[in-house]
Amino acid sequence: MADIDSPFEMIAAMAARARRASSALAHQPTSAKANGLRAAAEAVRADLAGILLANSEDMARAEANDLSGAMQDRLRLDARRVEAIADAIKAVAALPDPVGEVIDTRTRPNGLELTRVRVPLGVLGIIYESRPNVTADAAALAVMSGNAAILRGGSEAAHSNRAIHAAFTNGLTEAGLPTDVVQLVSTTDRAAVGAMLAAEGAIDLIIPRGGKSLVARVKAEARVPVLAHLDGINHVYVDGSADENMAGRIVRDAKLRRTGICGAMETLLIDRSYRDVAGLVRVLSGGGCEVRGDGRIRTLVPEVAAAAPEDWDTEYLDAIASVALVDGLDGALAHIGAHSSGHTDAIVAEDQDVAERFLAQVDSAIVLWNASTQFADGGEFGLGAEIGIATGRLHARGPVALEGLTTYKWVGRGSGQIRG
Ligand SMILES: NC(=O)C1=CN([C@@H]2O[C@H](COP(=O)(O)OP(=O)(O)OC[C@H]3O[C@@H](n4cnc5c(N)ncnc54)[C@H](OP(=O)(O)O)[C@@H]3O)[C@@H](O)[C@H]2O)C=CC1
Ligand SMILES: N[C@@H](CCC(=O)OP(=O)(O)O)C(=O)O
Repeated sequence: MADIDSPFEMIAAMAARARRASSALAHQPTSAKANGLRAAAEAVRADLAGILLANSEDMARAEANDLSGAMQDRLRLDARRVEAIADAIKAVAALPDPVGEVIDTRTRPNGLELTRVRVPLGVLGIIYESRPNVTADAAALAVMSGNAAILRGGSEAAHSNRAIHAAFTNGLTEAGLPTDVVQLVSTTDRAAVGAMLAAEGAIDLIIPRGGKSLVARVKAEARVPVLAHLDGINHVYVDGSADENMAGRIVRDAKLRRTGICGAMETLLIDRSYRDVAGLVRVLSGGGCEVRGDGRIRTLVPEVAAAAPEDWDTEYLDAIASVALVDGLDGALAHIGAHSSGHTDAIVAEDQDVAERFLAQVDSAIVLWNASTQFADGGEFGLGAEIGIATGRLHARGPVALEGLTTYKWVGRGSGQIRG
């Protein structure tokens, strides 16, 4: 057991091992990384019984602690889910290797040849929720993109994560890859998260996946660059020009397909010129969703409960939605500008000019026209996998997979040129 009185020393030691492993991994050919991942997938599959036993310990504690149904569902493993974890690792092994890809090339008038080449970021620190499959997904994406990863999963999943991590690294070792490319923080003490955020120079990039409490800590303490994968306060704006049938289907799916994921709609904005405001609101309430509306909505749909000011900034992750009536696109843009978390926002409209203005002016990682916010997913975008949905503005936005875990360097090939 690591010394939890010295989280800074623990993280520093892990980061030093990760640095050595990342240097070794950066030079591995694609085939070696893919073989390592295939071996890791087999090792996960072979340790089904051990992983399920570990998960049952987490589930017993989750039940005793009265964890919500949605949280328990994210935590729970069964044979089918473990199989899916192994398949996902294999799928990453089959993705094109981004490392070494030439993304720009130019020859200067003096003959100097310059290329821009993708390289791994180095050492990643990934902090994520209590979903055991993320341990394998994040590990696989890190390895295939040539990075080392320090994983800090949610405390409710500690046993499951340990079992998955052990199997994964056994597979890597069998395939001759350095085990330290994927390390798991062994303590659930949140001080280790603080130490990761402070590990300037030792960790190259922190990827936090989580909600409000994690957001606040990252904002206050991060000294390492951050690729934030944070909460989704996502909006659907239904314009007056929207097709009613399409609006109903999209709103229902965006809120109710899976209420607990970060891509779920939390706020519905309806144009005051939309023909059937009450009908659209009742698509939600009729589907079992609690609706909280502003004063204007409540005038048109009296059975709706009153929204409090904090509702507009709340990620319910549940069958609850806030609904406001807005004055056209400008009203929607103003509301989204004030309350969106920059994850995913969508418009339903037949008017192309309105839609294009929405797509251009809403500054979120994913903006969608006539499609559900629940498409916010690397698999759905054809990326094969995802670390999550990046909600910041820099480096990578939206679903992040292999390419988002790389940076580039300029490589110059000369023949004795001097600048003079
Ligand atoms: N954008 C994206 O890709 C994704 C976003 N999310 C978001 O995650 C949230 C749901 O997950 P939830 O389980 O609530 O996540 P939490 O934010 O509660 O936890 C996520 C991770 O952060 C840690 N953490 C949380 N607060 C602190 C703190 N103050 N100090 C140190 N560590 C902390 C947790 O550790 P501990 O176990 O100790 O609580 C856990 O490892 C939603 O907001 C959802 O939108 C989820 C998945 C993907
Ligand atoms: N992007 C993924 C979900 C990611 C996500 O939200 O994770 P979680 O909050 O742990 O359920 C999907 O659409 O299935």
